[in-house]
Formats: sequence, C-alpha cells, structure tokens
Amino acid sequence: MAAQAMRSVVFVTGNAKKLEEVIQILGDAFPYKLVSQKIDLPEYQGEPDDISILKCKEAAKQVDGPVIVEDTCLCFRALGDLPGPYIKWFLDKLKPEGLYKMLAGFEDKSAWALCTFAFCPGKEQPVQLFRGISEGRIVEPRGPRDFGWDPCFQPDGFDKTYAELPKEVKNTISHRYRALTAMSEHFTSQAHDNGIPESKKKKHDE
Ligand SMILES: O=c1nc[nH]c2c1ncn2[C@H]1C[C@H](O)[C@@H](COP(=O)(O)OP(=O)(O)OP(=O)(O)O)O1
Ligand SMILES: [Mg+2]
Repeated sequence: MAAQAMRSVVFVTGNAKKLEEVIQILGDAFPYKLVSQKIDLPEYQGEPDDISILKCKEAAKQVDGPVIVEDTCLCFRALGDLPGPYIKWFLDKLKPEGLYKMLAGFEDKSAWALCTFAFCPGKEQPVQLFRGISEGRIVEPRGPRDFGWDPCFQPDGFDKTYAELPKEVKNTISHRYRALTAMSEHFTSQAHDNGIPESKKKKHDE
C-alpha cells in the first residue's frame, strides 16, 4: 500500500476549475499521487464513452505514461440528450443565458450532467472508464460565473444552482464527485489486492 501510494499518475486537462474540484474531491482518498499537466486535448465527436477513450489514448501518447482524463457532458432531455459532449461550444457561444433560452419552447427542463473519467496505464494500453451522473434541470442563471454552466444547472433535491451551492456541497453531490468516487474505489481496492502476497492469493483460490 505504501509503495502504491507513491506511484503517480498525470491528470491531463486544460481546465483549471476541473482540476481544482478534482483535487478538492479526492483529498487523500486516492492511492496515487496526482500530477497535473495542462494540455488542450482535441474535442472529439461521437458517443461519450468513445470520446473519453480517444481523449485518454491521445493523452497517454503525449505524456508517455499513466494518465487520467475527464470529459463532461450536459444533456437536455427535451433535445434528445444534446448538447451532450458538445456542451463546451454551446456554452462558449450562448453563455448560461442562451442555454436556458434553448429550452424556451419545451416544458421539460430536465437535464443530466455526465462525467467520465478515463484511465490509461501507458501508450497503446487499454483504457478504463468511470462514470458519474447528476440529475437536475436547466434554470435561469443564478450565482457566480466562475465555472462553466454551473449557474444554469439546478441539481434535483436542491433549490440552488451548482453555482449558488457552496463548493463543499457541489463536491459531494456532483457528476464529478460520483465519477471520482467510482474511480477511487476501484484503485483503492486494487491497491489492497496488490498488498496481498501472491502466495496467500493462491491459497485463497484453492
Ligand atoms: O462541473 C461543471 N460545471 C460547469 N461547467 C462544467 C463542469 N464541468 C465541465 N464544465 C464545462 C467545461 C467545458 O465548457 C464543458 C465540458 O467540456 P470538456 O471537454 O469536458 O472540458 P474542457 O475542454 O474545459 O477541459 P478538458 O481539457 O479536461 O477537456 O463543460
Ligand atoms: Mg475538452
């Protein structure tokens, strides 16, 4: 476990706010040392899983070592789950106000945020995915503007938008929190497994 704890993995992202949340959420609960590297990876098209796999493989190629990447989608039910992975461009051009207005002609304002973390141990290696979803709805923007579409996403069970909620609250209910929990649990149990001597493992199987 101690040796595992020293192993490092590079989190590749061009988004400082994402990195900030990942560090806050993970705390000490991750058995690898997280090192960040700012690279603007290509914005691939397609289904979320395929995008995350392509993104992670490209990061592993560029870093030439173990990497983690993350891709976030915001899906509007009334629009057949679009913008989905293309939310970055919609947000860029329309801002949170425009995202809200996109649903003006629809009664259904429900939306869900999907976060996919992808891990790849190195160049040409397979990619593992960990997903987290938060359900909510698209509202007229409220709250600080420091992170993306946070002002127009109100998670179910709350009367505040992600932007209005204290960071500590967002970081215990968010799509990113859920995906990171899945990834942490996976690596923590793997680290424990690896701590079991091979001889004991074999005995256990017999
Ligand atoms: O919790 C969030 N709350 C509000 N906005 C968010 C959140 N998470 C991502 N976002 C924004 C950033 C980007 O406009 C788009 C996702 O695109 P996405 O490609 O995943 O992010 P990015 O290009 O900024 O960073 P990266 O270099 O890791 O790909 O939604
Ligand atoms: Mg991106």
